[in-house]
Amino acid sequence: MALASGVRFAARALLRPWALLRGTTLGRTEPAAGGGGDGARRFGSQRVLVEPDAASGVAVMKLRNPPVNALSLELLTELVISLEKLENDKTFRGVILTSDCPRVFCAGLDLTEICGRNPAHCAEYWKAMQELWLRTYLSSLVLVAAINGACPAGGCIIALSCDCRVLADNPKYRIGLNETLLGIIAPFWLKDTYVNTIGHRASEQALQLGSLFPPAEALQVGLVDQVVPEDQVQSTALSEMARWLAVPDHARQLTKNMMRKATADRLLRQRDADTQNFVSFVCRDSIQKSLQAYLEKLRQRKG
Ligand SMILES: CCCCCCCCCCCCC/C=C/C(=O)SCCNC(=O)CCNC(=O)[C@H](O)C(C)(C)COP(=O)(O)OP(=O)(O)OC[C@H]1O[C@@H](n2cnc3c(N)ncnc32)[C@H](O)[C@@H]1OP(=O)(O)O
Repeated sequence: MALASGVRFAARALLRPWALLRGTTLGRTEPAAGGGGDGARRFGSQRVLVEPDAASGVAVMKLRNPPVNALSLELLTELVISLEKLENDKTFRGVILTSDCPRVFCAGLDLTEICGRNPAHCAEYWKAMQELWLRTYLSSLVLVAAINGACPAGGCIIALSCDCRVLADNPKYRIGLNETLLGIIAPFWLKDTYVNTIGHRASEQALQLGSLFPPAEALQVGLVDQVVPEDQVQSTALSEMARWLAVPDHARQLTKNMMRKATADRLLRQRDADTQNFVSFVCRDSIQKSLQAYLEKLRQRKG
């Protein structure tokens, strides 16, 4: 079902004006620096770099939407399309998701996509966010998040949608759902993803407080699976990948589906209502004021 909806989304994306992605070159393939054969060819788009290794069946997917990998509409769309491309290529069994931007894995929703925008734009944006979550959460591939930077809110959700998370041991790289601190509320499917990962009580506390966990605490609460020195994030993600790929695909995929389907179905059943809730909530004057104030604070705070 997710695959079908992903295909529909990609097709829709290619037909709709925003899907022209303002200068994106989707599907571009180029040799990796110093690379030679097929396994070293990389492809991707303006904001997502894919480095496939056909020999191992693993691709590294890098978010590169500087300065902080905020989830713009374009980035969301390019992520969905890149993931779909890998899913449709039977060469690949696993993807390591990481950041190409220094110090930040992903800053979450691009607040400029929902501040001062009209309801139609906010709806379109939210549908793209839903699509990325559905696509990652139900992916048949093994997804390992190599978290090499700060990982708040929507960034955390992308990481939680993966099967496994490796976080760099740097106190500045905090992870969690901090929505309440912006005066907004995590929708039910973000909450469900959190609860499925760290349990009900820990989620209740962390969601209300908008907690952003430093690495040791993130490990303790179960938000990430490993914390390692920064220069070992990639190699540890590869070792984790090998562990997951040692399991026969069909058994692992059916088990993943069994564990996650009910959570995804809950959103699929009420996707339109969820979009309407989001739009009417973020378009309120009071919410717009809080978001504007938060953005202003971010712009003034440097370093
Ligand atoms: C009853 C009703 C029910 C309704 C139910 C529905 C409600 C639904 C509500 C919606 C819920 C959605 C769930 C998801 C939410 C989100 O993801 S919100 C986004 C949250 N993100 C953050 O809080 C992160 C903010 N950013 C930072 O903390 C830092 O930037 C950083 C990531 C730690 C990096 O720090 P640093 O390297 O020091 O960079 P900065 O100098 O701070 O930033 C550089 C420039 O980037 C801009 N920027 C940062 N984050 C964002 C962002 N998220 N969106 C847009 N822009 C961002 C920042 O302003 C800087 O800009 P310039 O000053 O212009 O350079």
